[in-house]
Amino acid sequence: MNVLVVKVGGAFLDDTAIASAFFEAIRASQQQIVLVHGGGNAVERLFNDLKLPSEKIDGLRVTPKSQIQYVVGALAGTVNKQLCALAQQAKLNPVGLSLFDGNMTQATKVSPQLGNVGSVSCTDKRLLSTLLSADYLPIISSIGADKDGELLNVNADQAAVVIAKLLGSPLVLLSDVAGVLDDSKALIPQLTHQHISDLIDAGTIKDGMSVKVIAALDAANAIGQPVHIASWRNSQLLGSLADKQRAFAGTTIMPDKPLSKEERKAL
Ligand SMILES: Nc1ncnc2c1ncn2[C@@H]1O[C@H](COP(=O)(O)OP(=O)(O)O)[C@@H](O)[C@H]1O
Ligand SMILES: CC(=O)N[C@@H](CCC(=O)OP(=O)(O)O)C(=O)O
Repeated sequence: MNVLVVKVGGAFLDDTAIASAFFEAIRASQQQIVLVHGGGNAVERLFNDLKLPSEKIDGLRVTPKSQIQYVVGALAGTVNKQLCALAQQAKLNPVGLSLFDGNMTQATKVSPQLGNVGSVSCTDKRLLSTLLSADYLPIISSIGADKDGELLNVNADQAAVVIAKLLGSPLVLLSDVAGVLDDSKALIPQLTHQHISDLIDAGTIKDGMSVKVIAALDAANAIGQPVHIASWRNSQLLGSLADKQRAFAGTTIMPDKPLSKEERKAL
């Protein structure tokens, strides 16, 4: 199946005109897509309105058990349903999901310090395969569940990576920034494992971007293909969705060892 996993985050989710144009481009491209979304901005706004404190450690939001209900409401609720409504308006067939629907993934708590924050591993791809073969557009929020039935907040880049691994599909992470930037704010077109470690050690890559590049490298190694980090603001983006060469402007994260076509087919 020729499926592309696309993750959208940042201010994209606050701009319904941009999201609508994106869904129109998906329809025009006839490319099968699984969309994974974040919504950290929506969570921030809700926490502000509720006068709740908001803290991140190394790019991950501290989520006390008492606050997970608000994160779920914002991400699996408002943001997911808003995206589904815009996709439906663009005459696509959206199905709004979370990470554990159809037993797609299993989450576990990352650390007591982070509270209800999860990391996820792949379990079952049948639901996604069924939806894709019937021409539905899966739109997945980054809410997971652990084996004790607790809801967990998963970073949306990590969520997208687990979906790409599950399907063995190429992955594009779309953000507010053009890609990974160097100390002079110039775009770095390509990054290898060693280069990523050096830039994180030097503090050039940090916060949300360090979570993103580590997740992208993990996905690149698992699927044996480069992963792209690009901006949804880039005017070439919508054309790139239909481009089988995956010529996305932005930063390309290289796998340690690319897989052959045969190895990729076996995924
Ligand atoms: N070297 C870097 N290049 C680009 N962005 C970086 C870098 N280091 C840290 N960042 C920060 O990471 C942010 C992108 O990560 P994040 O906010 O998690 O994106 P998103 O919400 O789209 O997933 C940028 O807006 C920037 O503030
Ligand atoms: C654990 C953790 O940090 N979860 C993220 C989930 C949303 C997200 O990742 O949204 P963006 O992709 O828009 O940044 C959060 O609460 O912000």
